[in-house]
Amino acid sequence: MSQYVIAIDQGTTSSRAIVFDHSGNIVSTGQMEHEQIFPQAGWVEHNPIEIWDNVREVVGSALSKANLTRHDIAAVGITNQRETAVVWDKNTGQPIYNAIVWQDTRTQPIVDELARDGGAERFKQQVGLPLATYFSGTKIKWILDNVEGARAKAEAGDLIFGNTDCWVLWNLTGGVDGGVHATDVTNASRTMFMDLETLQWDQEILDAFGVPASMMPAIKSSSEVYGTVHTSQLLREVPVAGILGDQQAATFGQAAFQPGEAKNTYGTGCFLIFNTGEEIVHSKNGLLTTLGYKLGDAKPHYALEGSIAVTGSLIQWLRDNLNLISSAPEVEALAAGVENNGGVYIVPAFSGLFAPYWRADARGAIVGLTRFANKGHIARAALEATAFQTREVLDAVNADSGVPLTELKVDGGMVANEALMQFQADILGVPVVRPKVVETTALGAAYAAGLAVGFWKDLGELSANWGEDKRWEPQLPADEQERQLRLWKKAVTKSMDWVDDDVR
Ligand SMILES: Nc1ncnc2c1ncn2[C@@H]1O[C@H](COP(=O)(O)OP(=O)(O)O)[C@@H](O)[C@H]1O
Ligand SMILES: O=P(O)(O)OC[C@H](O)CO
Repeated sequence: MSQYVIAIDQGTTSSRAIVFDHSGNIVSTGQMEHEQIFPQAGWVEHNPIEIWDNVREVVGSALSKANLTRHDIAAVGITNQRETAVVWDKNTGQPIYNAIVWQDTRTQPIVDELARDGGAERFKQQVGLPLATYFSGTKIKWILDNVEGARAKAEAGDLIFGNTDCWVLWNLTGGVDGGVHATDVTNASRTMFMDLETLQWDQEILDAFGVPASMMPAIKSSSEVYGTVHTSQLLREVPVAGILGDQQAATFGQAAFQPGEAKNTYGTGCFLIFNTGEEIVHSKNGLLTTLGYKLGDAKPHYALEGSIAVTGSLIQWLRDNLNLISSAPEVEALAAGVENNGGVYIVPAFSGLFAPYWRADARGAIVGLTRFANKGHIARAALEATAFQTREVLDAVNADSGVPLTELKVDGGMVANEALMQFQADILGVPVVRPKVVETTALGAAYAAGLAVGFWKDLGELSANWGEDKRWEPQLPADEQERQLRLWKKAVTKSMDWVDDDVR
């Protein structure tokens, strides 16, 4: 019997392939970054062909590093940056435009137009999301409205849409030669088009956006066999059996299966997901209602989500735009060189503010500058921004659920930063807990795929794999915590009301 499962993690900054064994341990990894394309202020694109090439490459390197062949692999799981929209011609396999990335804000005029009739919460009851540039829907509309000939081709049934899970699945299973055009409920719940109760595309909302239903993939569960890898590829005939959007995958990989459990993933952005079980909870505090997971024919699990657009990408900005550091981990030493933030606060509202504010008119602000401030203070403020934003999201989760979380499970690239984790515990006032396997995103997708083919037998087996690596206890006195939070909130007000007719 095959002893491993492979997960493909198609993320915002890189694509990874990770091979896991039955205990959920990493056996080997392949990883490649792809180009971030910024054609104009506020626009962010990826090249879908580059992404697919990289996916094939990283699968190859993960297999070869561990000396494995397809016979060793029981199933493939896919996880992905959510919302990023790819539209391609199903007859040629060619995208008609670059992928428009979740951070991209070009569709604000479309959002404003749709909100004129019913406000930003117009579709929230059905789909759990406010109208915002973040989700796939307005991006698809933008492509249809702006790429020459696109609308006619879409109406003729030649164009299809997918988030990057769907793009990878279609290509893995053969592309123009019979590729499977499907997605899972978690990805579908990020488009603006899926009804949370029926788990089907909502025709009225598709019509309001002017998106033909024929473009949309079939909506499947998160754990079932969607198809097998095409015979032309390394993993030929291996079943593709799990798909979860990356934040839901991390929640699954953290074994947060019970209602009331939560995790926070610190990557390009930060995403706190709170499992609400089989209940659809509508937030009164700026959180999204989203699908948590659905295993085969079982009932779906729902979740509340606090999405923060900019956390790790602020560290990349210090590296790439300000040249303050030459690699992300260097931010730790720079920040450790000063005693505190020196009164400096950075509100990284590069794409407006997401949860819990949802303010498209906000833009990044550095406040509290004096002649005293130096680059160490900027580095410190950049890290602290992640912790403050997370605190505001956790407050919203606590307010919605009525039962305060007593600890926070964390994962993602930034949790390597121990000083940040301590500050996070200080600002939250609850312990922060890091698991032994921090690649929970890929692990969650592997779990979903492995469950579908019987590699793992049930959720209990997965929970038993979870192990604690490190825990940070809060140490900051309550009055100091509150003072800092007040200052942060004051800084947030300074970032708002910036975008107007002069700034677009
Ligand atoms: N030691 C560190 N301190 C702070 N941020 C870090 C550190 N190491 C990596 N990062 C940030 O973490 C992010 C990468 O995390 P990862 O989980 O791989 O992201 P994603 O899945 O979104 O591509 C980058 O944005 C990087 O700036
Ligand atoms: O690729 P990541 O880890 O930055 O995650 C992106 C999110 O899915 C966006 O909603």
